[in-house]
Amino acid sequence: MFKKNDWTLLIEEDRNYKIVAKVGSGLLQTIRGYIDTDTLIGVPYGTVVTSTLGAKFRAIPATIFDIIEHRFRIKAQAIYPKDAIYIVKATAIGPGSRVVEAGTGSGFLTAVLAWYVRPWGIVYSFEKRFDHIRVAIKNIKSVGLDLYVDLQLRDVVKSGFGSMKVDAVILDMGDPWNVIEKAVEVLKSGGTLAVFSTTIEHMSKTVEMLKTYNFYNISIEEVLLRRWKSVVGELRPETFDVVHTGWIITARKA
Ligand SMILES: C[S@@+](CC[C@H](N)C(=O)[O-])C[C@H]1O[C@@H](n2cnc3c(N)ncnc32)[C@H](O)[C@@H]1O
Repeated sequence: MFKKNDWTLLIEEDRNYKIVAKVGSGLLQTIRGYIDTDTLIGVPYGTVVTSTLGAKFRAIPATIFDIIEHRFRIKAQAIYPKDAIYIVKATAIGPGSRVVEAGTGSGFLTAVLAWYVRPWGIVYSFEKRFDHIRVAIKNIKSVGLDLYVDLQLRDVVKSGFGSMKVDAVILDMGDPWNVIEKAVEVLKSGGTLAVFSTTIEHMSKTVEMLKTYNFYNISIEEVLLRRWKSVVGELRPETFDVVHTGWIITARKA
């Protein structure tokens, strides 16, 4: 049953048109007319609501990825959901985890991490570009995850991360090998460092540096996702898809 302030994904099945809304936030404008989100308070998941133009939308609870994909403005290249969720798995992030992340970009990965560290954890996220962090702050706030995120404008290669101790450090930035030494300072012993690498050269420099700083259990993984058409009579892979994103390197601090 929906409560006020829950996030809902509204799906117009005939057209595969989807929109994310906050339950109880009044009238929502869509390209298919207005939907009164107040009527969703107290109704079961899967209820069908009708817009002012007569379009029928099924309301289901939104996932964190639905929320981000529909509500965020993306400025820097954002991580893909398949990689973001694998990083959560590989770093064993959960409620109460303390995490350092660089760079923030538009905050896509930040929001996913924040979602999973709730309600007691924290994500310290660092970004060197003002135009990027400005977008990230707005994005994170717009979905109500700012309580779990400490966003800081800082070049971590020059200034490091600070003096906190964290369970995991996650790097999605141009030259992560230049901050491995600084990551060692904030990571707890046995904690996990995860680096998202998009090229082989990038990966090679990172692994070399991890070995220099005695990280162990180094692993390199690539998440391959193949989308299929879900149309009866046409069940086959999609013709076009994303063929490369990057590798996820993980290692434990000695
Ligand atoms: C690929 S984007 C990160 C995207 C982000 N993970 C997301 O999912 O939205 C890389 C970001 O790292 C930032 N960056 C690069 N070098 C940095 C540094 N030395 N310190 C802080 N941020 C840095 C860039 O400005 C850029 O915004």
